[in-house]
Amino acid sequence: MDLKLPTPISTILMRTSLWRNNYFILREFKHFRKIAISAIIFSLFAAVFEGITIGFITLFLQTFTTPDASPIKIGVDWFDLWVLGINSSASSRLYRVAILIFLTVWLRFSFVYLGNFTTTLAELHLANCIRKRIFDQFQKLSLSFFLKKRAGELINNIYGEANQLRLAVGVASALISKGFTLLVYTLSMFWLSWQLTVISILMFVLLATGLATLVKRVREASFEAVTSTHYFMSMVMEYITGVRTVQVFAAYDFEFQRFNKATTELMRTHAKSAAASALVQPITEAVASTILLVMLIAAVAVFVASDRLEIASLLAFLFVLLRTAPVVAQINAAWAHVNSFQGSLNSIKQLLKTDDKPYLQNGTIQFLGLKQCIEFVAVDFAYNPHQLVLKDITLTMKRGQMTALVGASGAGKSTIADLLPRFYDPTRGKILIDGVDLQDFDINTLRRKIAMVSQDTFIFNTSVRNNIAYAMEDVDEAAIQKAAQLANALEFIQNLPEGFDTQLGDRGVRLSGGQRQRIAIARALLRNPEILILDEATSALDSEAERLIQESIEQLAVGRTVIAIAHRLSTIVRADKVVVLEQGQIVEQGTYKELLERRGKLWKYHQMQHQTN
Ligand SMILES: Nc1ncnc2c1ncn2[C@@H]1O[C@H](COP(=O)(O)OP(=O)(O)OP(=O)(O)O)[C@@H](O)[C@H]1O
Repeated sequence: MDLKLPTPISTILMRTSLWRNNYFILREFKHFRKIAISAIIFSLFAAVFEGITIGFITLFLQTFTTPDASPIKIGVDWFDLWVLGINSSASSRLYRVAILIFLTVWLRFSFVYLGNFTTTLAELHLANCIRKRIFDQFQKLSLSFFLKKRAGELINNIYGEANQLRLAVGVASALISKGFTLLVYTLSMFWLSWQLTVISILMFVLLATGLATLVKRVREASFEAVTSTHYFMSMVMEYITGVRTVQVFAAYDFEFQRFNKATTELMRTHAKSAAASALVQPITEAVASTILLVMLIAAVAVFVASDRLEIASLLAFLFVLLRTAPVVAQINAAWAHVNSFQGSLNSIKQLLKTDDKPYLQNGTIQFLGLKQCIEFVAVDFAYNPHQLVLKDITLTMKRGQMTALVGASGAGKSTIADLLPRFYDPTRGKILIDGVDLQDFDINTLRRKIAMVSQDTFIFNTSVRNNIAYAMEDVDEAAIQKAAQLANALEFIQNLPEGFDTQLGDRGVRLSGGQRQRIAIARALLRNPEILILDEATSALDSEAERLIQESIEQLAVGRTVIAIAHRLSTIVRADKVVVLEQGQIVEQGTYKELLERRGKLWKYHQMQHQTN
């Protein structure tokens, strides 16, 4: 725990579930400590001036009701003499106190404003810090984490729930400042009449105990609301990304029903949560008003009747009590509010937890380049426990050579390729580069030397230039153009409305499959990778596009170690080694020619493709 509190205090605090669940947020406060402290100080000042105002109001009432009594002093000579004017007439004293009330009221308002503003600033900083922490977590997590999560849920975590958390700070700060105001009120009331105060406190404690059950309901409802929000966001994300499929299947009714269910559930759970939260304040106010009435009757009956309380003090007491009731109501509402955030807080807490998530262990050896070969030694791999996708893969890929992976769909070709940039680590066995375990290399240095060209090239919402030079700094324009030219992409790029400055992706021009692949090839060429993974780079293209791609791939492959996955055997005829996979196992390996002569699996594929052609 980063927050340095004395051990006994933190031990006590850790026993309370609210602290245990939420202390992870407090760690973020160190990034904007000054703002948070200013927010608290301004709010406290606002409360102090509230107390001072009450003091002056009491003074005003006393001077007004008993003008002939000896003037009240506060004990500071210069203040009593020059500000309160104890030697002047009662009317002059009244004016002076009225001016003091006016001044303190305005000072209080100024501090309330400053307090509110700095609290909002602290809230924004907190949301910002939490978003950064979540993103940092995303960056560190292994790919397998993302494959198991729904995009909508993660987006909701980083935006919606981080925002909820932001509001939680506002509420927590309101709890602190209102708590302080309440303290000031209670002290003022004690000063005016301790007996009445004790009775009031007892009544308010009773009220708070009664509300505890309601607050529990608020917390429970918030968990339900978060689950339904996750489902809703995921559903909408899925619809938007899969809208082509929805339209082609004319699945409007089906999707509408799904959406309707999700949005109705969203409404229902949020309404349930709101119903519980919204009850807190009116109930408190109603009960507090009853308490007020009881107190009024008690005060008048017991104290005034028996002459034990001055009318001025009674009026001041009731004035304070009147102001206390809404503060108590606000504190209770804030408390319920804090509890209504518990669902979001819990969801972010779970996401930031580190002990239950897949992280890639980083090595320390800088990967400077491949010298001899990549070796798979008895590698097993499973995405899910007990279901091996790769079994006992032993394979050597020599530097500068092309190794082709062939096999039926689902045989495990892409999985083998994904193990090289360490998207996943083997379940058993080792992958060695020049005799060094892949896991001992610094992952960034390793990945910088590997490029992947696959059929689902991701195009970012930015210019063609930035797409080619993705994540690279200070890239020479001539190098980008050269890469585009070698990738056979220059011509189509120059024909785009703004050439290399044309925006691509959702906000710009949509590229054809072949064009996307050529952008991917240019991207890979610019990086000048040592190891190149080509994953079915030539699928689903017409013969002209395929020729262009094939040519650019040949350019890209020159002098590199290539791992090629292709269903079309024509693209891998020149491979130095062909590895045939079946259900996660290697069934044949050798040169294309050797394997054909052996008349085994590759020969069968070869025959099949020739028959279909
Ligand atoms: N993320 C994943 N989670 C669980 N199982 C997966 C995942 N990705 C792939 N698989 C499974 O692993 C097996 C191998 O898949 P892989 O994509 O490596 O095959 P492939 O030979 O490349 O197939 P294709 O030629 O169709 O792309 C398949 O049975 C597939 O269902």
